[in-house]
Formats: sequence, structure tokens, C-alpha cells
Amino acid sequence: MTKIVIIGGGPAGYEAALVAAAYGADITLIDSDGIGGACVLWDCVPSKSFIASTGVRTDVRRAVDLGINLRSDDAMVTLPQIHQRVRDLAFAQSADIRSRLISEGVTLVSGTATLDARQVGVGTHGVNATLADGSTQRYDGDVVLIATGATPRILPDAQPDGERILTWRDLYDLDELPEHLIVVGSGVTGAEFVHAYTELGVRVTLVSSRDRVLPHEDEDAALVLEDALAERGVELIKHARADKVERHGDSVTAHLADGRTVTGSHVLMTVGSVPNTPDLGLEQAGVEVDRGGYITVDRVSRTSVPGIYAAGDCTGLLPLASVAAMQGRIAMYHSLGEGVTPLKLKTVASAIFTRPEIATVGVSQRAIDAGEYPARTVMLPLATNPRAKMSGLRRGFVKIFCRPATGVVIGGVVVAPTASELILPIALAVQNKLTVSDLAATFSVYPSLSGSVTEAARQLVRHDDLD
Ligand SMILES: Cc1cc2nc3c(=O)[nH]c(=O)nc-3n(C[C@H](O)[C@H](O)[C@H](O)COP(=O)(O)OP(=O)(O)OC[C@H]3O[C@@H](n4cnc5c(N)ncnc54)[C@H](O)[C@@H]3O)c2cc1C
Ligand SMILES: NC(=O)c1ccc[n+]([C@@H]2O[C@H](COP(=O)([O-])OP(=O)(O)OC[C@H]3O[C@@H](n4cnc5c(N)ncnc54)[C@H](O)[C@@H]3O)[C@@H](O)[C@H]2O)c1
Repeated sequence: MTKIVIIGGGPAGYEAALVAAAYGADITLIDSDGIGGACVLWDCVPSKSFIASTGVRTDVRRAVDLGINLRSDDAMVTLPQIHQRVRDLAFAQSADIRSRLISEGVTLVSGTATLDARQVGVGTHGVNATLADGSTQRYDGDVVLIATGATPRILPDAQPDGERILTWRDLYDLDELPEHLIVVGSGVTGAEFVHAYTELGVRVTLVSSRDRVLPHEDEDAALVLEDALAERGVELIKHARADKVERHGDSVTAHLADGRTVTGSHVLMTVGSVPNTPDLGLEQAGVEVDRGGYITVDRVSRTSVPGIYAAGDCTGLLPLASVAAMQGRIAMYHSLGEGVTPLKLKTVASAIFTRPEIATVGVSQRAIDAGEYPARTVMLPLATNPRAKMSGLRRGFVKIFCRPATGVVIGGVVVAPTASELILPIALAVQNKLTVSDLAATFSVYPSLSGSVTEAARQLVRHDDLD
């Protein structure tokens, strides 16, 4: 029986354990902070649960456009209740995953693991775990999977105090809403929290080091969001890098590199993450890392040491829960000698949970514009969609990209309130190499927002696609 030791109980680690259990492997999973990982306990699940509450206020705010007079100011926010709901959901999901792992026969160890550089025999790797009582325990595996995730990046001169200078993991401990929240960093995490707090009626200032919000995402989509945020009163400070954050009593001041300052009641630092790799004993074990500390892996999750695999945010390939889980599963299939399809990032679908949501899959507009992929493209505003008109939606679009000659769909972007759901038909097309003709010939419900997906495909169909 193959002995597998997994370090880290997030999506990369627990999904790997479930796959390996199905093949009858002997699995030990060691986690320091809780099953489900940062994904379930601090990052993805809590933020999406929090945003679900703020979304109710979005609907209340928009109700007036549809003839229902609800004043969003009257929709009182009970912050402790929202935070309790967020925590309850996170802990319940963690408990669910824990029970499932135990029922599949996975041995769970609560402790902090490091690789043991001492090789016991050819092809056996040692892992030492420091347990809660301070004792250490050694576990040997034919295969080791490192899935230790990442931690919020902290700027040396902006140390979080958990009260006014915050990372996103501190937010659910606040007793009251900030009066004026400064968000530093306009990536996906920053954008989602700017959206959420604005919906709760908080004054928000966003400090962006670039010329726009979401610098790595589709530009047209980012501009729609920027416009929506501006309408809700968000102040965007562009080309601004925060060097230092200082607290004076009940206020905080962010000092920008060009000398400007921004003062508010709280600051939320969303300046990215760093991999949890420094204390794992990687160097002694010969596992290669890159300059950022991310573990170098190939498309089947192998590290530089045979038998040691790595998956998820500690590899820095694409920090998404779905990708982490897939890397973990791939590692197990490969190590157990099962058939495996190497990771293909070009088919990954992802979404940003703002209002409107932004969802993307496949090749980006930027790559097409840069000439990396020849493509035919279409951008169809939702304003032309009957369901959008009925629901009073003013913003959003569907983009589809296809190969010039064959019409095979290679990517797409959806900006809509439910873009995270609407991206699926385009993701299916990308994954299965369907053509725009295939999409165009598919019945969509009338009236529906997904009708814009089939309509956009129809606009890309050329007569020669139909030959
Ligand atoms: C605010 C935010 C929102 C996000 N929202 C989404 C989203 O909506 N959708 C999406 O797909 N992705 C989202 N992500 C990304 C997603 O959370 C990560 O990609 C995912 O958590 C990666 O999973 P992982 O298994 O690699 O690591 P993690 O979930 O970080 O789990 C790693 C685990 O390993 C443990 N560990 C670390 N070191 C050791 C050690 N030495 N010994 C034992 N255990 C150890 C950690 O404590 C942790 O429990 C979001 C990220 C952030 C920051
Ligand atoms: N909905 C989702 O799926 C979701 C949500 C959140 C995060 N994520 C994942 O996490 C990844 C990381 O996202 P993120 O937003 O946490 O990090 P990020 O690294 O993508 O963005 C951080 C931003 O902060 C800026 N920045 C860094 N230092 C700064 C400074 N001193 N002053 C001002 N700005 C500064 C950077 O230029 C960057 O634009 C995403 O790419 C995504 O894969 C996913």
C-alpha cells in the first residue's frame, strides 16, 4: 500500500487526500490551522459569505429602479450577526470536510510539519510534525505532498494591529463598521472588499499602485467595475504605492511613495500573499523554490525531488481554490501511477465577486491584442438583452474569442450580476474545443442573460463555419 503524507489541509491537500483514499492509499494529512485550510477558514469562504450579506443591500439599493421603494439607509447592518454567520459557515464547512476525510480513512494530525532531510531509504521521505502539546512525531511516506498555502503579505512599515491596520483575515473581528476604510492594493482581494464595504454604506478610498482597479484583469471589465464603484462614491487614488501606514489613536494614515497621504479610520492591506514555505526545510531536502519562495513544480505537480509533490498557493501557479484542488488531485494520480492529464491553465474559469461580477476563462483579450493568439472577438453589451432590461441592469457584457479559421472557442469574459454562473457555457466550450457554431446552435432560455452567450456566439459565426 502506498504511504502518502500530505502537509496542509486546504483544497490542495484535502482534495488530494480524497482522491488517494479512493485508490486505497494509506494517507496521513498534517495541518496546523484547521481542515479546509485558509481557503475555508480565512480567505475564500468567509469573503464570499460576507459578500453574500452585502449583496442583500445591493438588491435593496436597486429595488427603487423596479418600483419598490425600500430605503437602503433603513436596512440596518447588524455587523456582529454578519460576522457570526461568516464564522459559523466557515467552521461548519471545515467540520464537513473533516468528517468526510475521517470517513474515507484518512489519518488527520493537528500539527506543524517540516521535511526531514534524513532519507530513510530509497524513495522514502520523512516528515516531522510538532503537535499542539509540543511533542514531535515522525511520519514516513513513499510520497509527500506539500500543500501549505500562503499568508497575507505584510509591508514592513504597515504592521497589522488587528484593530485599525488590518489584513483581510482580521475583518471578521471588528465590532463596528469602519467610518472611512482605506484599502491598499487594487487586485482581486482589494476590489472584492471595496465593493463589499461600499455596499454596507462605508466610505471607501482605494489606493491603487496602477492606473486602474484590477490591473491584471480584462480592461473593459475593470472599467465597468471602476465606473460602478465611482457611482457608489469610492475614491480611487491611482499610481499610488503605500510605503507606510501609521496609527494615531482612532485614525490611520497611509503614506504614499510620492509624498501624498490618505487618512481614514481603518486601513485594509490587500497587497498580495507570500507562500508558506520558509520553515518547511525545503532547502535541506533539496526541493527547489523560485525567488519568491514558491515551490517549482511541473504540470503534474512534481517538485525537483522524486516522490515529493507540491500543489496550491505554495506553488504560485494560479492562486485559486479550484486550481489548488486540481493540482492536488493530479499529484495523487501521478504518484499512484494512474492516468493523468497535466494541468492546463488555459481552461481555468474564475470570477471576481463584485457587483457586477467579472468572470473569465481561457485566453485573455490582452494576449489576443498582443498578437500571442490570432482570434476573432465579439463584445456584446448586456444592454441589448431583454432579461437585463426587465431586471433594470445597466452594466455588463459578454465577450467571446474564437480561432479565426475554425471558430473554436478559446476564451471569454462575462460581466454581469451572476457572471460566476454565466461563464460555465463558455468554459465548457473552451474545455471541449466547441465552436461558436456549437454555442450558437444551443437553445438558451428566453428571456435569459445566458441568451447573450448564444447571441455573442451567433455574431462570431461566419458563413464558412457553417459549411
Ligand atoms: C480574500 C481571498 C478570497 C479568495 N476567494 C477565492 C474565490 O472566491 N475562489 C477561488 O477559487 N479562490 C479564492 N481565493 C484563493 C484561494 O483561497 C486559494 O487559492 C486557496 O486557499 C489555496 O488552497 P491551498 O490548499 O493551496 O492552501 P490553503 O487554503 O492556504 O491551505 C493550506 C493549509 O496548510 C496549513 N499549513 C501551512 N504550513 C503548514 C505546515 N508547516 N504544517 C502543517 N500545515 C501547514 C495552513 O495552515 C492551511 O491550513 C481567495 C483568496 C483570498 C486571499
Ligand atoms: N474571487 C476569487 O477567485 C479571488 C478573490 C481573491 C483572491 N483571489 C486569488 O488571489 C490572487 C491574489 O489576489 P490579491 O488581490 O490578494 O493579490 P494581488 O497580488 O493580485 O494584488 C495585490 C495588488 O496590490 C498592489 N500593491 C502591492 N504593494 C502595494 C503597495 N505598497 N501600495 C499599493 N498597492 C500595492 C499590487 O500592485 C497588486 O495590484 C488572485 O490573483 C486570485 O487568484 C481570488
